[in-house]
Amino acid sequence: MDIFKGISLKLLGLELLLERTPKLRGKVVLVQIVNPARSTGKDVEEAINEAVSVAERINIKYGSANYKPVVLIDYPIPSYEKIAYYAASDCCIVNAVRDVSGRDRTTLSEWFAPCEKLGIAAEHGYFIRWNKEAEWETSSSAQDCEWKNIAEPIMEVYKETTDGSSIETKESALVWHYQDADHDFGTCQAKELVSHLERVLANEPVVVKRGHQIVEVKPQGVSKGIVVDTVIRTLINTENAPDFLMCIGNDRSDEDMFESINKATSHSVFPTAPDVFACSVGPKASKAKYYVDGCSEVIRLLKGVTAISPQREVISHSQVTFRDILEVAS
Ligand SMILES: O=P(O)(O)OC[C@H]1O[C@H](O[C@H]2O[C@H](CO)[C@@H](O)[C@H](O)[C@H]2O)[C@H](O)[C@@H](O)[C@@H]1O
Repeated sequence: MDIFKGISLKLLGLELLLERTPKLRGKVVLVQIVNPARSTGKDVEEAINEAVSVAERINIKYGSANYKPVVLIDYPIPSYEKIAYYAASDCCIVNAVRDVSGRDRTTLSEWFAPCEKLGIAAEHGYFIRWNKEAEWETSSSAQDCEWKNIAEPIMEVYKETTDGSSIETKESALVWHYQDADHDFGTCQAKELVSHLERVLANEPVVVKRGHQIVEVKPQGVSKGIVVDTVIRTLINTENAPDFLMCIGNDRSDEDMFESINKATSHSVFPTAPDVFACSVGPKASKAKYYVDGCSEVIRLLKGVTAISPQREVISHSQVTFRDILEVAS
């Protein structure tokens, strides 16, 4: 519970809905999970009292022996129980969804063209667009691309000597891909390329990183972790602090996001501690607490959180939690 969340306003919205749409009475239920208040004081106390009294009023006005339009959960419940609520609901109120990717902005704009409200961070956050209508914003501190003249000829040599490899030129970065090369040879070449590039680029404002079958040179001060930090701080500053944070990634570069989320949580930057589901794809060493087995599980997991599901199942903790959600969705 914090005073900026507008919980009472949400309840008043439900009251208006039930007042104007009688056919929804007996059908719509708002489950409001009120996280325990992290601060105390008159304002917080008033916010709690107001929410409780509005909820009671709605339940008296529109409820019956078998129907309670508002369920206020004002005590701590475990994360898996919250996930079960999200999974079982027809609709979750989500205040921000972001795609944070290493890919270029043209590709991402095309892929996500139908998603009007989706915020996108392209090229590891070098470009950010807050929704489809907004302009792309660029980190002005990282626009020196002279280093490409040093890095590109070296990557060319590795491309020529490694069958199946290729170079991708992005606006802010250069990437050597070896997905289609012999796996073992490609991996050896990648290690060698990293140390070669690190040596020659030591004085340039860039970093050399391994990713999934790639070696990438990108500007310093640009990472998915910094983007996640920016998004979290923006949400908090605009009084939209999240109470549920889900972050999923499969690439090494996604570890920066998990690290940022872990830091933000342990440094208590949120007004109310959110539930955090950091999830890597594939069982591997990761800063994420959870994992799913593959991309198809990610899709099912997202469906489990967002889709309509009439089933209400008892969901148990740990990795099984995700499996259970996936089953609820399937
Ligand atoms: O942050 P992501 O959305 O996971 O992007 C990371 C990199 O994605 C792309 O490379 C990956 O896909 C290629 C096939 O499309 C594959 O060949 C490669 O092995 C993968 O790493 C993209 O081309 C890179 O620029 C991104 O950094």
